[in-house]
Amino acid sequence: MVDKKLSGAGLRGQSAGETKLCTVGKSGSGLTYCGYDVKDLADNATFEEVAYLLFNGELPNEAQLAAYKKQLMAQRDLPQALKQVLQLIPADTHPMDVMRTGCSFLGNLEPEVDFTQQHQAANRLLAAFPAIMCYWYRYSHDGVEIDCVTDEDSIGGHFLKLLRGETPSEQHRRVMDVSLILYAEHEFNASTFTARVCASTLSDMYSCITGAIGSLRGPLHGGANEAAMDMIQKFTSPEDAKIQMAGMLERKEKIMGFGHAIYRESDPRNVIIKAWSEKLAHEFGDTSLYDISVACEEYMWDTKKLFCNADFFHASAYHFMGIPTKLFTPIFVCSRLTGWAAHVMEQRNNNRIIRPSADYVGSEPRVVTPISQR
Ligand SMILES: CC(=O)SCCNC(=O)CCNC(=O)[C@H](O)C(C)(C)COP(=O)(O)OP(=O)(O)OC[C@H]1O[C@@H](n2cnc3c(N)ncnc32)[C@H](O)[C@@H]1OP(=O)(O)O
Ligand SMILES: O=C([O-])CC(=O)C(=O)O
Repeated sequence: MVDKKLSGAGLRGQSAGETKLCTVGKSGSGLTYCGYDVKDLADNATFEEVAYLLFNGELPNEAQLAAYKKQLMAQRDLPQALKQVLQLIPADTHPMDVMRTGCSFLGNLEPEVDFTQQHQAANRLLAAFPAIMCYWYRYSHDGVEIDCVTDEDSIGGHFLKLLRGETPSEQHRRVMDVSLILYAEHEFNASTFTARVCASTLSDMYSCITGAIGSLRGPLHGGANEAAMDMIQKFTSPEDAKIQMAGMLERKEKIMGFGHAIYRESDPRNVIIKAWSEKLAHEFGDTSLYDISVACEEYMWDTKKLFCNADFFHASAYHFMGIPTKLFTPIFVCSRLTGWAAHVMEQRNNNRIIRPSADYVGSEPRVVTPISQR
């Protein structure tokens, strides 16, 4: 068992560099991308505008946005060789592993030859990720070879149409847009830091993003939305949720979707996605999962002063839209790719290899005993 104190306690509270992209919890709770409050962006922008902002530092005007969306739509299809690889991946593979392989394999086919191609590589991944996820999912689960191109001009709508094979409602398009905005960027979180460390060695964009996917996969980070869904589905009522959570806390189990490394009072993304979850629960025609989620939120606050992070109400919101639980974290990838790539570009812009030191806590110097005498 590693002693938390000796392990440096997760580098908490230490600055590991500068960024112009994002502030997290500066006044205890807020979140801004390039100076814009996340709520302002969620209320008044689309995900493509946020992607443009993160990649270029400014929001696009109408003409720039139209050109950008057109460019992304033109890059959605997957190379045949990638489709063949996706067909070989078994149905019981975790979709995050599929995303990792898909990203890495696309990097084999269309490498970022030098850093002048960094925007091209980032936009290609942004355009292709929904198809990588849905092509594999529909092929392995339904035996269907989907067309990776749709007429949906937003990434959120495109994803829903690929997944369901039918045109999504305006409300579902908007929820996807908001969700992708909320997940887009979050300063030096674990997966973004992974991407920056990789970038600092002057590695290529695909390697940085592949590594970041691996970091996001874990249940203490992006994997929490899926883990939260698995948990709330086991609760039969708000009362049952409270009883079961008491047992989990007693057993010192982590409650997924709660707590945060930086925020101390609340996660500003929660109130936004929670409101959408409530709306979707009514549309779904059964609010029980939403009611259970609210009971969890109240219980965790009352007993532990722990609040919902971005992942908790995403679970029920995605569920009400009929999205399979296994795809929750891959959707996070489709969004956070923008933050990761923006950080890779920022790191490259003013690079020094990231190489911290460790406090040595091992044996005193000693000599090798001949093997016959050990
Ligand atoms: C998009 C995202 O990635 S958001 C994060 C998603 N992850 C999760 O939801 C997983 C559940 N949450 C957690 O594991 C943690 O809260 C993390 C990983 C997010 C943050 O970890 P830390 O920075 O170490 O948390 P923090 O220092 O605030 O923990 C304080 C105490 O609360 C406990 N705690 C924190 N979160 C939880 C939780 N979800 N359930 C139970 N106890 C918790 C910790 O175990 C710790 O107790 P201790 O002092 O007895 O060891
Ligand atoms: O910042 C973090 O540590 C985790 C998080 O909320 C995110 O990456 O969105």
